[in-house]
Amino acid sequence: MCPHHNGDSLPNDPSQMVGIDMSNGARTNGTAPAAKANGVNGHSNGTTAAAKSNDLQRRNPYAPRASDFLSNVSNFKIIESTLREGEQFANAFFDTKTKIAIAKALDAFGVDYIELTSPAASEQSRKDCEAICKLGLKAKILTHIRCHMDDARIAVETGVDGVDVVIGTSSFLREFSHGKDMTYITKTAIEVIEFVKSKGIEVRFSSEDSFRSDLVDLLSIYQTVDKIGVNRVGIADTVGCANPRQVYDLVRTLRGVVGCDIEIHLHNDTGMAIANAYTALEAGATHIDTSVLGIGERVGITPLGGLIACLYAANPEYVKSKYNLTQLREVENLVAEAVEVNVPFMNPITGYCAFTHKAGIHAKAILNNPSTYEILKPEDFGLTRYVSIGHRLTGWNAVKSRAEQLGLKLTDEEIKDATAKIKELADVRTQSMDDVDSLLRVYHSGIQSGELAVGQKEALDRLLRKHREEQMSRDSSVSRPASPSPIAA
Ligand SMILES: CC(=O)SCCNC(=O)CCNC(=O)[C@H](O)C(C)(C)COP(=O)(O)OP(=O)(O)OC[C@H]1O[C@@H](n2cnc3c(N)ncnc32)[C@H](O)[C@@H]1OP(=O)(O)O
Ligand SMILES: O=C(O)CCC(=O)C(=O)O
Ligand SMILES: [Zn+2]
Repeated sequence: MCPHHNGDSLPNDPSQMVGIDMSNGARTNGTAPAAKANGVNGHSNGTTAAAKSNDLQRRNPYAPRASDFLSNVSNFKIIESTLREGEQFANAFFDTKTKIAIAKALDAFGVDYIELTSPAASEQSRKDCEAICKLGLKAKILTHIRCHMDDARIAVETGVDGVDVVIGTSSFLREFSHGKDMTYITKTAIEVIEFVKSKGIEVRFSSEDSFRSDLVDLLSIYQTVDKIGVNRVGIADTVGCANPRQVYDLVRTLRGVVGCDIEIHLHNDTGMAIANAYTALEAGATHIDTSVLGIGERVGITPLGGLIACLYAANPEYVKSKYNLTQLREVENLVAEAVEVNVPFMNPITGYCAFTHKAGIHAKAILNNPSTYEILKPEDFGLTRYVSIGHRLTGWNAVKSRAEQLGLKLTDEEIKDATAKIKELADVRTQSMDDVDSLLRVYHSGIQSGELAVGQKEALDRLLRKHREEQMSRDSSVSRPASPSPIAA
């Protein structure tokens, strides 16, 4: 079973996943010399940042370069919006206790900011906002409001460290949402920003639906709010229509127009949210909005775990020292449970079998050096690597590794012979770990006793049949109590 699967309600039966847990007994003697020279798994240790960067460049010519002077991939902040955008997910209902548990888990993970639902939304939302502000978390607490003085007056009284102000600037939203023109928007934005600033707390101004807004309108309002001292401006891909090149162009252009920080909020309607977030950082964005598992309106926004995976793949140092990576699974499970969904099977890092390797070609290379087919090191996330072997795609190298774990000495020729039998059986149905182990044990004792030699298919079938019969008679002779024994209270 994958150690990092999430709950019993998985669509596939994880017990079918025959695996070698490589956390103990993994083969080390076959490690390729090149990998050894660069540290286990190809990750160097004790080297300088420059050497690490050179090493990355050598391994991947497309790795980020120090010469990307605009890039903030190594220096960014996460604005975690599970408790704001995430509450807009169709399934979400967070009571106070759950909000506090999520806020604490996000803080333990190490996010820089936690964004909360507008206190204008409801009386309970306001109270919860106040309660989370009083927790004394390391993360800064933000709340998210409309560009309106009524909302701003309520927000500044909650004890938040900052207020995120938003208003739609696209013609769609100007016409069909709030009905205000750019002159009105600019005037109100100035009023709200100055008011929030006067309270001594951070303020951010964001244009909703930025990618469908007029560029001149956008740049001129961002420039205006920058001049009056807003802490950050925000770009929002509210409908998830942007692609990485468009994100790069807009962020880079904005970087040349404002001096303040730049935040970006990216919806995932076309599956671009992680790529767009990474590109935004490359173009000079300083803050990225995320939510746990990406939950939010419709299909949500940039997922926290996916963003971490993407940055780790660029360079593990971008996230390892800053975030408590081993907490990711816990926070994801907490949120998944709160909104009654499973962690998706293809979720980066924590997805069911994210670190399980199956095909024989992969298994061999992984056993020699995990970096061959893994860009993320499971142990950095408190997870375990598995090699699955009880199936028709297996290979003798993986089977040999399992035999070694079981302490069974077999020659390569014998291992290949046993592998052929596993494949034959797996052509009928996937073999469990117990099935594979039994076969290897029967094969080994047959060789030891002289009852079996390589290629003696019939002898092997006979030994396996005998083993099964013995097992069945053992099982049926186990006496079971007629009724369960009472348990002492
Ligand atoms: C893209 C995003 O996700 S933005 C964040 C979305 N978050 C939320 O909506 C928070 C939860 N929302 C709520 O609880 C409610 O919608 C409230 C309390 C904010 C407002 O509720 P209501 O007053 O009943 O208005 P309703 O929700 O029907 O319509 C929104 C109102 O805000 C106005 N509005 C919409 N966006 C903005 C904005 N960014 N800035 C200022 N006003 C806005 C609309 O014109 C409309 O005003 P109207 O009452 O004059 O028609
Ligand atoms: O405040 C923002 O920047 C984003 C608001 C939002 O959720 C969106 O536009 O999708
Ligand atoms: Zn959003």
